[in-house]
This record gives sequence, structure tokens and C-alpha cells, in this order.
Amino acid sequence: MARGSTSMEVRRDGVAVITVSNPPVNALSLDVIASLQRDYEEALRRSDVKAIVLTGAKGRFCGGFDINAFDKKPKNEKPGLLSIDFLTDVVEDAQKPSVAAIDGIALGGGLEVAMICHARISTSSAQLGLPELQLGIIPGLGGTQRLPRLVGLSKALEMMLLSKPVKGVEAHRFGLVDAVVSANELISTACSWALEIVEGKRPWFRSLHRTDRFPALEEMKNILNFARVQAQKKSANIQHPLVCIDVIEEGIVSGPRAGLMKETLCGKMLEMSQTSKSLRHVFFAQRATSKISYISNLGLMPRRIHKVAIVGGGLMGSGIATALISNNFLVILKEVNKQFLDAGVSRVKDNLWSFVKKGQMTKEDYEKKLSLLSGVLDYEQFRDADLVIEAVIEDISLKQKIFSDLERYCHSNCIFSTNTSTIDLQLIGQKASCQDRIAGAHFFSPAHVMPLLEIIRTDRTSSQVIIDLLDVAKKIRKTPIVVGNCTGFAVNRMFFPFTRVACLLVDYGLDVYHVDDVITKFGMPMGPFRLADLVGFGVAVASRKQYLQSYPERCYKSVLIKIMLEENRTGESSRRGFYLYDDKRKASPDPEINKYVEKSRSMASISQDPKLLKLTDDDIVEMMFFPVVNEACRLLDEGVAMKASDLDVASIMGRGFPSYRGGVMFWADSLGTKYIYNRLNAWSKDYGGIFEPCEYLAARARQGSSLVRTYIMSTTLL
Ligand SMILES: C[C@H](O)CC(=O)SCCNC(=O)CCNC(=O)[C@H](O)C(C)(C)COP(=O)(O)OP(=O)(O)OC[C@H]1O[C@@H](n2cnc3c(N)ncnc32)[C@H](O)[C@@H]1OP(=O)(O)O
Repeated sequence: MARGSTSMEVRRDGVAVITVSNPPVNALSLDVIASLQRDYEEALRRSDVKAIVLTGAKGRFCGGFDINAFDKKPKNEKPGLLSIDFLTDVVEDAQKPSVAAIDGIALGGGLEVAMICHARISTSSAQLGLPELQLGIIPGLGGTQRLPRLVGLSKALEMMLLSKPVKGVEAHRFGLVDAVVSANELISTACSWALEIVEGKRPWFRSLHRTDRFPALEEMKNILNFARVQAQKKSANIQHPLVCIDVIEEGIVSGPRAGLMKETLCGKMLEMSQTSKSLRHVFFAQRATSKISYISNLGLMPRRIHKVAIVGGGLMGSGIATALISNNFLVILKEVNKQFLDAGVSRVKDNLWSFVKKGQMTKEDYEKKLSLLSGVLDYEQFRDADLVIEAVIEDISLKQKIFSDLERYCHSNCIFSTNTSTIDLQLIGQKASCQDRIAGAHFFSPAHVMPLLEIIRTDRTSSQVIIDLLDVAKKIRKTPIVVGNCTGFAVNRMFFPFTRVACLLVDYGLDVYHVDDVITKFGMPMGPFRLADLVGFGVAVASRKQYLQSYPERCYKSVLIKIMLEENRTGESSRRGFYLYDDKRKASPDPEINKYVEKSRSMASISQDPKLLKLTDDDIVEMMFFPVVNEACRLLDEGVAMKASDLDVASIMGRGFPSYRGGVMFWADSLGTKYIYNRLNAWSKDYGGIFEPCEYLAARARQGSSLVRTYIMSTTLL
């Protein structure tokens, strides 16, 4: 079956309107491209056609090249066949002008085709951008050459390197679009514009040949070099941003045609890179998290959640309140006394204000959003709340008491959720009778910034509640993953061996700062010890206790953090943890750290292990992450997680695993299950249960099968 097409209507005024139609985003599939070529050739041939308007069906111009079709392109295609031979030589150099009529989105290949047109008319809210770098590739239909020529080099670099789209209004300011009109007037204005070009009343610009936005060559080289430094600083492990800059430079130095050819050749190479495969996997994995077959098949619709009540105005509660009011939910925030309530509300204000400072919110919006929040000291106003999110400290009996209170005050459809990060939901809801309305809503700190929401269902949580929470997640712009109930749920449980192995390695002789350095170079935002400082040792010890209770056979019992805690080193908050912190919270290594390491080693009766002292950086990375992969396999086996790709998304969005590696499971597949199994097996013989490979992984290693494509549906959740 064809994936989309174009249609052409020749109007009485002689304008051929070509419409791309490939729902949902009118992507340029191979079928759409072939159809576009046919329509163009006909329009250029017909004597009754004076000009062409290109647009997209149903208010969406075009979402770019079809990301599903990367691997389906003809293998031995002549380089530049589409970008140079057709789009440049046939469309841009045609004797008939083309005008793009843009509504909704013009992204990637969509914007590139629009830039080939001789003018662009847009609605004010349309989003225009070249986000290809997010997919590990560079713009491949001339975007690297035409965007700098239309908006200037600095703005073009910003839009490409940050994959940052601009709205129609801004695009007009920068010269990317020629006029902004309402959606109703879009086609008629574009048609008139095209005819006025024919009549010589408007300029007939070919974007590729413009140089009026370029400063002197020397200045351009400085801008490009600065961009290279920034790109390297942002991520030293990926090459495609640098390739993009090189391709832009080629067009400036050797001319746009040379630039187009380099863009084509480099683009082809990048499409095949592991980075691009990983990032494309992440694109689809992220969109797949809310597709839950056993729920989608029930035909349930989300109910309207109008008012949300939050219990607890601490760091998490105030962050959650910020996320909700920023997205127009009415919120009540409950605290136990006025002092705590004032502190909570003032945290919400600070959070919101940080959006204003970053230019993400206007001052008027700040006031409007803040008016959606009210602080309370009792449950009276909970009576008409549709959803409660409990976000108090991790104290089981306190949480149990709150859930019993909620039942007395809230209406019989109200959803009761808890933001616990480790405690079993069955325990929290033990004293409540409305078990079908209880779920976990685990936000990650800071909750108004972090993009992940872990939704936890117990055996008794109703599917309707899950649908409602998925809808809330979408409205507050979080990516949800739905998981089953267990200690640590999916995200924290999967990563609990990470810090444990780090402590083991240090007990056996590795240097704390070396381990952090290796892990940071791999691409994590920080190493395990710097992270422990950030989280705080109190939390680290409490959660270790939970894991030790639930998974004793694979919880390495290091006492390192406990010893440090006894000497009042609590992490970043006290400015003394594994690192020392100055007034600006800048971390520096502490030479005294070895004192604690030696004490921990002697208490565990461990001496330095010469084998481990010879570990390469890759070995350290594998020793730290393979137990994470192993635990993730257990989550799939037990049905806590439904698909490996959900865990990829969780590892990236919840823990900062580098997206260009595709998430922890996709990365594991790039090494192979057999290799991982063998290494874990060998380490488990020397260093114990934390490395013991689970049966799920062993089975995949025996079959030589991968993890990510193995979808396991939990029988308990069906
Ligand atoms: C040659 C060129 O230089 C190369 C390219 O053009 S590469 C592609 C560049 N374009 C992009 O990166 C845009 C990617 N898409 C997006 O950012 C967003 O989907 C969007 C802003 C267009 C729409 O967002 P939103 O309305 O929230 O819908 P979203 O859920 O993301 O997407 C809707 C559906 O369209 C699909 N989709 C979106 N863009 C797609 C694309 N370019 N190709 C194929 N499918 C695409 C999504 O997978 C999703 O499918 P699903 O419903 O089966 O899950």
C-alpha cells in the first residue's frame, strides 16, 4: 500500500496547487516524493499553469522525510538525485515560480522543500525548523545551504545545532517567510503571491544563490569555529554536529553546489551511523510508551481532570504543582502548617519565575498561571478534586494515614496517586478500600523540568485510571512509562546496581574520581559518586535499605556512604560528600576521601584486586552498566516493564543515559546479549550475586536474540 501521495488542482487563475497528503504529519515518504515529482513535471509542462503553490493537507505542511523510510532508500541511487537533480535543477531553477503555503509544521525535509520555493507564506503559529540533528543526521535536501542564506549564519546554526524550530511570526522577522497570514487566507495569498512573481511585481528569489545575509568570510569562519567549540562542549562523543558545520562551510567557501554535494555524501554516511540508528530508535520508542495494547483495545476515553490536589509542598510537591499550573490545571497544595505552606508556594513561584527568566514564559502568563494555585492547610477543598498526588516524605505510616484521610474527603471517582520513588504501592494503599483508584505517579526531580513520568499500576488499579494519568502526562508534556509495582518500580530499580557496583569497584581498589570521570566521558551527565552527592546520602542509605530487603542476593553491601554519613558528610547539601563544594556549588575532589575508602575496605575485609586495577575505561563502563541491563531484563521477565524500548526511554529521560546510544537496552543490543551474559557470568564468580545473569538474559544469549525487539506483555497486568 502506498504511503501517502500528492494531489494537484489547477485553478482558473493558472496556479497549480500541489497538496502533500500523508497523515498524520504529511511526511515525505518515497511514495510522496515520487508523486511530487510527477505532479511537478506535469505542472511545469502544462501551458495553462503559470505558477505553483505547494501545501500540506489538513493544516500541516510537512513533517519532513519519513523517518521509517531511511533504510528503504534505493541503495545505489546517484548522489544528489533528489536534492540537486530534481529539487534544485527542476524546481528551484524552473521557469515557473513556486510558493510554499505553510500551516502547522514545516520541519526537516518539509522546510527544505519550502526553502526551495521562491517565496513562503505562513500562518503565525506554524512551526518551522530543521531538527535533523536530533536524529543523528544533517539536513539532506539543501537545508545546510539555504537556511544560512535566508536567515543568516548565526541564526541558521542555532536552529540546526539546537534542532530548535521557530514560529511563523519569528520566521518572518528573520526572513525565512515572506508573509504571515491567517489559515483562511493562506492558499489565496500564496496563489496571488505566485502570480505577482510571474508578473514581476514581486522578486523571484532563488534561495541557493542569495548572499545578502552573509557577512565577510573571516567573520563567518569565526562564527563557524565558535559553533564547533560549542558543539564539542555539548557532547564530545558525537560527530554529526561537526559534520553539519563542515558542510555549511563547504558551501560558503566552495559555493552552494559544492555544499549540496557534500551535504548529500555526508548525509548518506550519517544515516548509516550507529548514532543515527540510536536516535531514530529513541524517536519511535518515546512515542510508543503510551501505546499499551491491553488498554488501547478497551476503547476507554480519558476523563476530564480539572482540579488536582497535591499533599506536601516540599521540593517534589512544589515541582509537580509548577508542572501542573504551567499547563493550566487548577491546583491546591496542602501542607501541615503555614510556615511549610508559605515555603511550598514560594518554591512554586521561584520555579515559575525561572521560566520567565529563560524567556519561556511572559510576566503576564506568570501571574495567570500562579492564579491557578491555592494553598490549604486541611482537606476541605479536596472534595471536588479529580486527582490527588501525595508527595510527602518516604514514610509508610504517614502515607497510609493520608490515603485513609483522602477516602473520607474526596469524591468516589477521585484518583489517588503517590509520588513515592521506592515504596511498594500495596503497602501505601493497604488501609484504603478504593484499591482500583490507587496508582503511582513518580515524578523525577526537579519535577517541573524533568520530562519523564513513571505511572505505576498495581494488580487492582483500573485501566480507566491509567488512561486518565496518561492523558494528564500528555497535557503536562511529560513522557509517561507505565510499569508494574515493586520496590523501586522500573527506573530506580533498574539503576540500583549502578551505585552498588561503583562502591564495589572502589572497595576493590579503583579511585572514586576515576570512576566518575570514565562514566562522564561515556556520556552520563555525572558519575555515580557525584550523583550520590546530589541526591544526598540520607536518601541513598534509605533506598539501599529498601533494596537490601527486597533483593538481598544482589545488593552489594558497601558501607562507604554510611561511614561518611556518620562523620556528617551528607553530600552536596552540606557541601561535603565525595566532593567538596564551594559557595557556587562547584565540586572539587577531596584528598581525604581515601580515609573513608580504606575504612570501608577493611570493614568489608577486602584488599585491592590487581585484576580490577587493570580495567580499561570500557571495562569499567561495562561493569557498571551490564548489571543495569541485567536488572532491566528481570523487570521485563516479571512484567514490571512491558517493553525494552520503554526502559530505553526511562534510562534517557529519568537517568540521563546518552540518547545517542539509544538507551541502555538498545546500547546493550549493540554489544550483544551473549557477550553481556558471558562477562556477567565471569564477574559473578569473582565478585558475587550483583553480577549474576538472570534467566531472561541467559535465554536471549543462548538464542542469540536481542532485547529491544522482544516485547513482553505482563500476564498479571493483562
Ligand atoms: C532529508 C531530510 O533532511 C531528513 C528529514 O526530514 S528527517 C525528519 C525531520 N523531521 C522531524 O524530525 C520531525 C519529527 N516529528 C516531530 O517532531 C513531531 O512528530 C511533530 C512536531 C511533527 C508532531 O508532533 P505531535 O503532534 O506531538 O505528534 P507525534 O506523536 O510526535 O507524531 C505523530 C505521529 O507521526 C509520526 N511522525 C512524526 N514525524 C514523522 C516523520 N518525519 N516521519 C515518520 N513519522 C513521523 C510519529 O511517529 C507519530 O506516529 P504514531 O502516531 O504512529 O506514534
